[in-house]
Amino acid sequence: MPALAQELEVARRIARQAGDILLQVYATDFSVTDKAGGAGPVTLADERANAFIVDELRKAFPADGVVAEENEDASDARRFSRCWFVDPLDGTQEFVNRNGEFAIHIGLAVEGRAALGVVYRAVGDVLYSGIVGEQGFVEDPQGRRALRVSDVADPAQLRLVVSRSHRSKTTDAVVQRLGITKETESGSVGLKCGLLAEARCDLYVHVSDKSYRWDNCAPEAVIRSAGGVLTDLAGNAYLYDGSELQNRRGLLACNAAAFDKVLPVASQVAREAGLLK
Ligand SMILES: Nc1ncnc2c1ncn2[C@@H]1O[C@H](COP(=O)(O)O)[C@@H](OP(=O)(O)O)[C@H]1O
Ligand SMILES: [Mg+2]
Repeated sequence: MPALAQELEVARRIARQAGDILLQVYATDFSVTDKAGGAGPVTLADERANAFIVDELRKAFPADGVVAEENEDASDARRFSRCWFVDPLDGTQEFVNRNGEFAIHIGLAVEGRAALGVVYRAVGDVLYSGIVGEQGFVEDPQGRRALRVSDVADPAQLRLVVSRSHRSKTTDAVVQRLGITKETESGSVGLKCGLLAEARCDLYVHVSDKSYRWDNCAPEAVIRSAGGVLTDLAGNAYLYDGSELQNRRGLLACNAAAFDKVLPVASQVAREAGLLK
């Protein structure tokens, strides 16, 4: 049995149960509140799923830390060598828009590095899971399949996926300079990385500083378990050690075949946008 196999089983179970909580609220006429500082919408679903997941993780792994979006306290990541990063509802705007493109993220960082991730799309019942260094899987009503990123290497042939609700204008510069012609939109960082891990898209760029470690910890583990890459726009892995929570240098997820060609272009655009020095 691989290391972290038991952790993965527990995270999968908790993600599915949290999915039921989201769907219960989704079926109601829920109200939406704007978070302070323009940090986006929040609903009863975010809060209920957050409380449930944090409680279950603390019960199952009392020696681990937990950092979750609706708590926004990074201190556990500094105090514990293993720390869970939880986004109870990634894609809250899509939840509000009722288009199904939202997910639960449960990631585990060990010594500050992404090690394990579960991304669960409650609408459609699609669960991505992976341990870094092991084969990742997707499970949906059609069955269970191994994850493997595409091998498209020509930048002009890359199928780009971007945020549906938070696409930045600077993304246009990446599109033009790489000669990309195929672009799709999806909510949720995790679901976009899931599309890459299933080889349905090849590249995801997020040219802004408005995402947080709970957005990318689980997705990073999933995409790496599919042979892909998730870094900041300078090509460096983010640390999940509590030193910062905000992804100040944007996000770049890519198949391995095109990463070296995409990185200099994405970095240059990020420099021009003031995200990199
Ligand atoms: N311009 C923006 N404003 C606010 N949040 C943004 C943002 N761009 C990205 N995000 C973050 O990216 C996550 C997913 O966004 P998207 O679905 O557009 O890819 C959001 O997570 P939450 O929905 O959990 O808040 C949010 O943290
Ligand atoms: Mg999120």
